[in-house]
Amino acid sequence: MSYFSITNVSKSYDAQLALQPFSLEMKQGEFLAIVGESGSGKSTLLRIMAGLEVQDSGTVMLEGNPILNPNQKIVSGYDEIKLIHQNFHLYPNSTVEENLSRPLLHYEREYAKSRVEDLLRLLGLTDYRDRFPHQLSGGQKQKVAIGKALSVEPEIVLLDEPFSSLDSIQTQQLISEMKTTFREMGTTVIFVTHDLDDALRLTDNLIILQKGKVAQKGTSRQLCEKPKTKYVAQLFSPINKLPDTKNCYVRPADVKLRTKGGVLAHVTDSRFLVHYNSLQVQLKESSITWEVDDPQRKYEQGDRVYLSWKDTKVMSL
Ligand SMILES: Nc1ncnc2c1ncn2[C@@H]1O[C@H](COP(=O)(O)OP(=O)(O)OP(=O)(O)O)[C@@H](O)[C@H]1O
Repeated sequence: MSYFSITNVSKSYDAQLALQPFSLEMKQGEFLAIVGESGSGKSTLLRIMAGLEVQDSGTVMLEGNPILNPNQKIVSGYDEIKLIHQNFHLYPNSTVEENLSRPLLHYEREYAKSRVEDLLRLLGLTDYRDRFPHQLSGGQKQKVAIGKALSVEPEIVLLDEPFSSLDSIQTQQLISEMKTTFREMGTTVIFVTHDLDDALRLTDNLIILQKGKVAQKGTSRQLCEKPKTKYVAQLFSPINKLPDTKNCYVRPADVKLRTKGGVLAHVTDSRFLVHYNSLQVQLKESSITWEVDDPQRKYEQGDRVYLSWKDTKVMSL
C-alpha cells in the first residue's frame, strides 16, 4: 500500500475539461513538483488532493483511508493535508506568535507552546515573534502563513504557487529554507508552479502538466535530454528549429560556433549572461533566427559565424 495515492482523478467545469484522469503514488517524506502553464489544471488537482474540490471520478487515499470531498464530508478539508496558496490569510491584529498559536487553540497548552517555539526557530522568525503582519516583509509574512499551516503538523503540504507575490531572490531563498524545514519535519510536499527553476530548487522529481494532462514525468535530466513535447523542451531553454524539417530542434547550448565550416549565419544581437553570451543569429539561407550560446564570448553583433551540431543532439518533437 502506498502512503498517498491518487487514482484516475478527473474534473470538468461545465463543458471545460480541467483535468484528465490523473494518477500518482507517493512515499512518506517525498517531494514532488508539478510544473505547468496557466490553466493546465494544477490548482484543481491540488484542491482535489486536499479534499476541497469534488472530482468527477477517481479516488484520493492517505495511508489507506479515503480523502473525502466536500460532497462527502460536512467540514471540507483535513488537518493532515494542508493547502497553502498565494492569498494567505494572517490575523492583522495578532503578532507573529499569536498567528502561529491560533490553529493550536484546542491543543494541550504545553504542547502548543513548544510547537510555536519550534516553528519560530525553524522558520527563522524568533526575532519577529512580537511583530504584527504590517511590520513584516512579504517573505516574512509568507513564512508566517506557512508556519500557520504547519502548526497542526500536517503530514502532506500542498504548495499552490505560494511565492508568486515575492521577487525571485526572496522566492529562491524561501524555497531553500522551506526545503530544510520540510526535511526536518519529514513532511510530504507537492509544489505546483509554472516556473521550472523554482520547482528545481525544491526537488528533481517532476511532473509536467499540459492542458489537464501529464505531458511527461521524470527527473530534470530525463526531461531535459529526452523531452516528449515542445512545451517540455522549452521549459529548459529556447529551442531552434532546423531548416527544412517539420519537427526537429536543437538547443542553443548544443550549437557549436566556428569561423568556417557549417551553416552560415550573422550575429544580430548579443547578451551577456553569467556563463556565456547569448547570441541571436540569422541563418543565411533560410533567414530563420536562432538563439545560440557563445561560451567563449568571441562573437559580436555583425559578425559572420558558422554553426554546426551533432545529430545526437537533435530533438524530434
Ligand atoms: N471554478 C471554476 N469554474 C469554471 N472553470 C474553472 C474553475 N476553476 C478552474 N477552471 C478552469 O479549469 C482549468 C484549470 O484551472 P486551474 O486553476 O486548475 O489551472 P492552473 O494550472 O492552476 O492555472 P493557474 O496557474 O493560472 O492558477 C482552466 O481552464 C480554468 O479556467
